[in-house]
Amino acid sequence: MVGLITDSTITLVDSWKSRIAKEGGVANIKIDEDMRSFSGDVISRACFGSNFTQGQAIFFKLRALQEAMSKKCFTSGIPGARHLPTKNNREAWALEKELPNLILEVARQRKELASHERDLLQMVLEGAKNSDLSQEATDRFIVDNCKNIYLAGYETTAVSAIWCLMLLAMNPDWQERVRKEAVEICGGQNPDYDMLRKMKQLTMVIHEALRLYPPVTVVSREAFKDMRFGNIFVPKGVNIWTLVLAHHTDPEIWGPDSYKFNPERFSNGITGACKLPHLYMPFGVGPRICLGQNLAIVELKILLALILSRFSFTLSPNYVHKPVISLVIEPKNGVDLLVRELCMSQENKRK
Ligand code: HEM
Repeated sequence: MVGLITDSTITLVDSWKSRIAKEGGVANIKIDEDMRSFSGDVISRACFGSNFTQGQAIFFKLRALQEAMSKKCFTSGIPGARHLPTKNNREAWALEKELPNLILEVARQRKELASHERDLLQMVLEGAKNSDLSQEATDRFIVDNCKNIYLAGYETTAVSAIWCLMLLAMNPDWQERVRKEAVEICGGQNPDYDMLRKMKQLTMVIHEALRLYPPVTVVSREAFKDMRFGNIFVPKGVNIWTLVLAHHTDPEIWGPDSYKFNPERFSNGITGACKLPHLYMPFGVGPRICLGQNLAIVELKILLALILSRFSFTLSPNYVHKPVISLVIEPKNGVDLLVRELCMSQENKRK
């Protein structure tokens, strides 16, 4: 998937270049929407392959549904509010009705093709075919898996990219270090998988960004039977929430600089970074650990390597630091960067 991720990144890089040219050499860019478009573009291509345009239309609607659902959450304290025909509820109901048909139509077209590609939709369809579910359950399996992949992989990757760029803008020494590494390893070319594996400094920055701003702040599990944790009794059916953010910033685990951006702590990997490495869990833990973690890391590496080797950036005076927890941790007012294009001679000097 390196090629398709690179294509999506180049689209973003080109749009930044033309904005910089239009704004006279320095552009003030609110990066949030760009990162969301990038992430949505990658996940649509990875999931729907050659049905990408239809996939993108489906994902736009899923996003609208996600937004409508998160607004619904605010009224969930009022008994019966979710059944009221408010504008927001009507919008969500219409989308919930429309989406399965759109997804199943793409699946139907795919089944008619003689040769198959290896995208995520194909894997979901094969999973459905190899089960002995009823037709109704098979359809639900296909629709739910497409929804899951999108909801799990879209916002999480986008906010991770936003926080990585914000932290690199705030820490010019690290920005320069990672840029130097990317330029040295890629030598002016687009990165391939081997080059990505060699980018150690970049990996350290991503680990540190995911430590301080883990998009998913809570990992939850339900007790299937009565259990005991030390002297705490957990009855069957109770949900246990592991507070990822608390573990990731605990000075007892990470040392006195636990709230500081210090990617150096990962220079000997995760095990070298803290006393209890299993408590570093941006992608969760155990058998239900994130299925898309490798894809997400590759996405972040390609995106950051290409941005860093083409642009330099600082935080704009418009930026106000206000992380909030909604579905994920995100900057309440977005992140504004002042972005300049690097000329090739500057990059070569760095080499
Ligand atoms: C930086 C980006 C991402 C972060 C931080 C992240 C984080 C997580 C977390 C914390 C979980 C719950 C794990 C647990 O309960 O132990 C999860 C589950 C999952 N993620 Fe991700 N994720 C990211 C990107 C992606 C991408 C790109 C995809 C797919 C293309 C994806 C697909 C999934 C799926 C399918 C699950 C459910 C796994 C299961 O229940 O068995 N994620 N993710």
